[in-house]
Amino acid sequence: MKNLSNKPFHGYAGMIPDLPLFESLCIADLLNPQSVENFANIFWPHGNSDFCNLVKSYSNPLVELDAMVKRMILEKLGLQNYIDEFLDHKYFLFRFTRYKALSTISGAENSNPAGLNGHTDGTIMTIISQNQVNGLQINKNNEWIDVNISPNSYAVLAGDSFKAWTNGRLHSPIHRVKTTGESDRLSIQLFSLPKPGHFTEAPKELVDEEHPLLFKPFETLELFEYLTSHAGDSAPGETLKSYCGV
Ligand SMILES: O=C(O)CCC(=O)C(=O)O
Ligand SMILES: [Fe+2]
Repeated sequence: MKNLSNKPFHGYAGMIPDLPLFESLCIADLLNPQSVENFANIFWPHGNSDFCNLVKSYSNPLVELDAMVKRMILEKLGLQNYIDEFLDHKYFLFRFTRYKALSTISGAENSNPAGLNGHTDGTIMTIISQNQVNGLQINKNNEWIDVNISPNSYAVLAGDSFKAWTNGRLHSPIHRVKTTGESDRLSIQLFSLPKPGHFTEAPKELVDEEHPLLFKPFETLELFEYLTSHAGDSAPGETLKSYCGV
């Protein structure tokens, strides 16, 4: 058994010729009671309860943080009535990502490849933590800004699904990973998505003459499918618009 999935972004990613530093594993549907154990069984055929307990004790507070941030945003937008329904959409991907040190890849020092190219996440939200090696950068007004995350803090990014649901009130930033150091960068991502099969559609309160509907309703896994099959077709930051822009 391997960490494979027929759903996009739900399994192992790596050995990508243009991204020689990047490798990532995924626990899909994190809150499903069997998901962590099934993942552990890939590496430890007799199971590994210490690992499973560690994943759960690490991810549970992140799931709470995810809910807290969403609640704050919805309150700020005056959408209290939607909070319960919105928070009910609990579907998470939990990824373990490694960006190998440049020194371990022959020729990489000279070509200085990206850890991950500029993109927006298709998620509702992404919470990132890392070891002591920085590398995440956010694009603001065409400038790359370093996001230095201390080992006991997190970066929280809004994804395209949140941008669409808020009819563009939230910005889903273009980001990338650029490592420079001698050591591996390890990062963990908690990706929150609407439940598979759910269509994301902006609430009527956020659509009016001044704010016409920006995106047609869409299903996030289909957006993911589009992101993988049309990677590079549109500029980073334009994919959502090209997929379902009105
Ligand atoms: O490793 C990171 O800091 C970011 C990873 C990322 O952007 C992604 O997996 O979508
Ligand atoms: Fe990302």
